[in-house]
Amino acid sequence: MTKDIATLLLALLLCQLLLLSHLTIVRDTVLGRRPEVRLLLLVSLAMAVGDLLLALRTQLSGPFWLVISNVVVAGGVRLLAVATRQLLRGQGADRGDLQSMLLGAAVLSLLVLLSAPYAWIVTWVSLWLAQPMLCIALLVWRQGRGRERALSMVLLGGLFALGGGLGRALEAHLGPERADSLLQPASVLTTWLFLVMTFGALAAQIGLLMASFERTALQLEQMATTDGLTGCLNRSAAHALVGHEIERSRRDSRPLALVLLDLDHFKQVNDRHGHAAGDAVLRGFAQVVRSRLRHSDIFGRMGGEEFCVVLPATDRAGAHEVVDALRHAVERAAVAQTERGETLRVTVSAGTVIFDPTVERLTPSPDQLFARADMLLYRAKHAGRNQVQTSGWVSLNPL
Ligand SMILES: Nc1nc2c(ncn2[C@@H]2O[C@H](COP(=O)(O)OP(=O)(O)OP(=O)(O)O)[C@@H](O)[C@H]2O)c(=O)[nH]1
Repeated sequence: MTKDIATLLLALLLCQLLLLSHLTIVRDTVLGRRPEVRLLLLVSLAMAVGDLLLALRTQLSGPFWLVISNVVVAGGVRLLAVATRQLLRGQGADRGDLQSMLLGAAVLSLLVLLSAPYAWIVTWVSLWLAQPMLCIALLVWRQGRGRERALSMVLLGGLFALGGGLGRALEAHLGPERADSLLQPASVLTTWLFLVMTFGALAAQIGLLMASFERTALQLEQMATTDGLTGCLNRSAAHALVGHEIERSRRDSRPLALVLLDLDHFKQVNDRHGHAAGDAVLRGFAQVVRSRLRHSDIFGRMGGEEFCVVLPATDRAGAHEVVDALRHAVERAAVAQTERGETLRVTVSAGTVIFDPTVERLTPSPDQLFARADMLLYRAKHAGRNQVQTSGWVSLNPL
């Protein structure tokens, strides 16, 4: 390998330009509008300009360009740390970032003005660049575990860049040869350290972009399957899962209960206390139900004040017991409060249909099972509300 940092800088510049064009193209998409992705666009821009200035060091020589090129690169690296913090903590740039930039630039300018040895300048710049990388690695290590998988690339890139930076700082003093310009490194080791540092930072940039992409995809998936008001599954997601559960129940020969829950006289809540109070009641009701379900149960909002619950591996007696306990819990709970401090209570009616593949040879479709549960719910309403009607799906007599 030749000691050619200019070629490395050119390769790095091309990578940054590619990343920059990608980030510019996606600027107006859901991904591009995320704050950390907007910051990443600035990171790429700063890195590309910085790399260009460093690569042109023979043309743009002199103390001014030395300071400017390093300040621009340091700004890019600092913004990368801010973007990481934005993704993991939702916090943007703060006073500490500005202070660190000003201090770094001031010390560098002083070293250049005092014509300090080149090794001192390299040491200072390397430490200045390594510090945000340490912040990135610590942040991802502490707060990124169990979150987006691409964060491991940010951690790895951050550690490489940190190692490269510290290595350069040490090598500038302890290395056998002395260099006096970035473009004419003293040894192959210098080139390697520079490569590890710069491409580590690039890997962290790409990792952060991928992590934002993962987060966006997850949020879109959640929005597509979740009811915004109550946090339950929405109608189509619940319907699809009922289909899966019927199939699983048939395959495993285990019973399955589908429950339709409908709040009683909910219109009166809206009429007396207003729509906002009605919304609060729906949220409170959903919380009461959710707190009493198992992790494997399915809870969805079918629309308005009607909800569904799927209890896998639950027979008729078990389902009736669970649903009646739910009904009782709702009856007892203060599900919401009005702005005037009045406590709101509601009751709920339920229709529970059981599909037991060991006794019923016909496997229902989700629509058939929902229709039966609806029939039972109607019976519960008709019989006076605040009660549960339970039946097997084939054995159910038509009204
Ligand atoms: N606040 C609020 N109200 C809603 C929402 N969706 C539907 N509703 C209201 O829920 C009420 C449902 O009324 P009905 O279908 O007559 O049912 P009910 O009053 O509960 O009567 P029964 O079911 O027969 O006991 C209507 O007033 C709808 O406007 C919502 O998201 N928020």
